[in-house]
Amino acid sequence: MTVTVYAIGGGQMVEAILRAALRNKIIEPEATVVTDVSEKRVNYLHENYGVDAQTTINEKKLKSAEIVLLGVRPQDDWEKITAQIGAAEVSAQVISIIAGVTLTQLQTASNTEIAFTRIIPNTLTDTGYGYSGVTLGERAERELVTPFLESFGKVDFIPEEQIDLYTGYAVCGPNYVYNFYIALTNAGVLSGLSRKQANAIALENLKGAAKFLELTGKHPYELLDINNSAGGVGINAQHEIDASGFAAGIQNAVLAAVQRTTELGKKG
Ligand SMILES: NC(=O)C1=CN([C@@H]2O[C@H](COP(=O)(O)OP(=O)(O)OC[C@H]3O[C@@H](n4cnc5c(N)ncnc54)[C@H](O)[C@@H]3O)[C@@H](O)[C@H]2O)C=CC1
Ligand SMILES: O=C(O)[C@@H]1CCC=N1
Repeated sequence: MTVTVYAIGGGQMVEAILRAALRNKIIEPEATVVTDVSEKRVNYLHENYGVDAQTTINEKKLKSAEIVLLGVRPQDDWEKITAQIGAAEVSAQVISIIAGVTLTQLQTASNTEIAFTRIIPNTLTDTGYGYSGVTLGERAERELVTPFLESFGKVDFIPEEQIDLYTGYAVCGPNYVYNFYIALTNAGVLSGLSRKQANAIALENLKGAAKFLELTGKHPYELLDINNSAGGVGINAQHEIDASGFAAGIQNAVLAAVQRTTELGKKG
């Protein structure tokens, strides 16, 4: 089964979603339309994915789409676009990926009764990993949106009050891991390994440690116990980690991301 999609805003996140949905054959290039104000972006999307891409909204195609994907930023004119979708009286399921902007804000801007779903998607769409947080609006139809949502990641249906937390913690999640990877690989180079060795070892340990947590279901404190012999090497490293701002740094970063999500929504 495939669905027809009309995306408005064809930036990084929409591209990652469409790429995965195309690969998983939930959408077809000839039945997918993207409107973006940037001509460069429109040409890029058409040339790379074969989708119908244009700089202005085609109302006829918008009306016939089964899913409308609202993919601009909270800082862009999403209110005007939502009003246009409302005026076109679309019967589609409208899925917004705009961080911070609530279902009530969308409904108000549309000035009509639309089946909105609010999601916060993960950028790991090419990997099969990563949760999208999803809140269905009052008129949204779960069975119509789910196959599309599942084509670009795992789906977690959550209450709307959790979406900003999900944005700062789950969706920004890969950022924290990339930062840890950078810190770790630099430590390897600092201690004398080549960059190539340091990168390969860190990636292997990241994947292996994640797999071990999953396989054992144990709390990481138990796994640390296995890796730290009495008076040995690991516990000396642990002492330095405990004495640093490592944990608070990560926690503050997540709280700042959550706070910024809420701020961006309020700006609308
Ligand atoms: N990048 C990410 O990791 C994630 C992004 N999001 C959300 O996705 C949305 C897009 O983010 P990105 O793709 O990173 O931004 P981006 O800046 O790459 O994409 C936004 C696109 O919208 C276009 N645009 C701006 N105004 C427009 C208008 N009036 N009509 C049509 N197109 C217009 C821009 O030209 C640009 O290509 C944001 O709301 C963000 O909160 C959500 C989850 C993760
Ligand atoms: O940085 C951003 O604004 C987007 C939203 C969540 C993750 N990336």
